[in-house]
Amino acid sequence: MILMKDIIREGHPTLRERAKDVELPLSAEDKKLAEDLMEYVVNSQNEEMIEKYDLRPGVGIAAPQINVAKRIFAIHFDEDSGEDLSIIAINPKIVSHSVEKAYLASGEGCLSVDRSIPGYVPRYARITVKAFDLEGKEFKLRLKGLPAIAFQHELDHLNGVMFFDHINPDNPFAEIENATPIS
Ligand SMILES: O=CN(O)C[C@@H](CC1CCCC1)C(=O)N1NCCC[C@H]1C(=O)Nc1ccccn1
Ligand code: NI
Repeated sequence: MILMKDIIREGHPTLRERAKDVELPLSAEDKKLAEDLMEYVVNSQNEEMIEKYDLRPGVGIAAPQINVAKRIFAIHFDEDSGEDLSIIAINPKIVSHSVEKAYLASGEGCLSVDRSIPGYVPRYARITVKAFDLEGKEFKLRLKGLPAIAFQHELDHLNGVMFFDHINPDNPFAEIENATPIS
């Protein structure tokens, strides 16, 4: 299972690389990697597992965060979170997006960033995405709200982008044009 010691931190070069497309059909190794990523996210939302293994909670994690530069990530929202998304995304793409933007009112954090970086992170409010699942089947989704924010945060990791790259350096809390806050 993935533990905090396996998660690379800010400054590690892999976080700034462009991750490589994954060959389909998935090799057994890549299938295990994808499942391990999902397992981490689910474990990190379970009180006993957090206590037992000292996990930092996450709603998503991308392969580059465990030093594997492959285009795979997992996102999982617990059913009682009020959000409806639990996916393993392989070779994910945003195929279209709204003009409108959105941002988390509380700003963003990252399992690979051991410090708090305040500021609004502008993202697309609504996105149409496509990716392949564990069986190599292509799926398409329309996302908005926190699921859309999470998908963009994880996709950024596959492109060597960190959330704070999007924060306005002059005024981190400057009003973002045509954007709505998500609390
Ligand atoms: O690449 C993946 N990561 O770095 C894990 C991140 C991914 C999220 C950051 C913003 C959107 C996706 C993550 O989940 N976190 N970041 C660090 C600590 C807390 C946790 C978090 O934001 N949790 C959360 C947020 C809103 C509602 C409920 N829970
Ligand atoms: Ni992150």
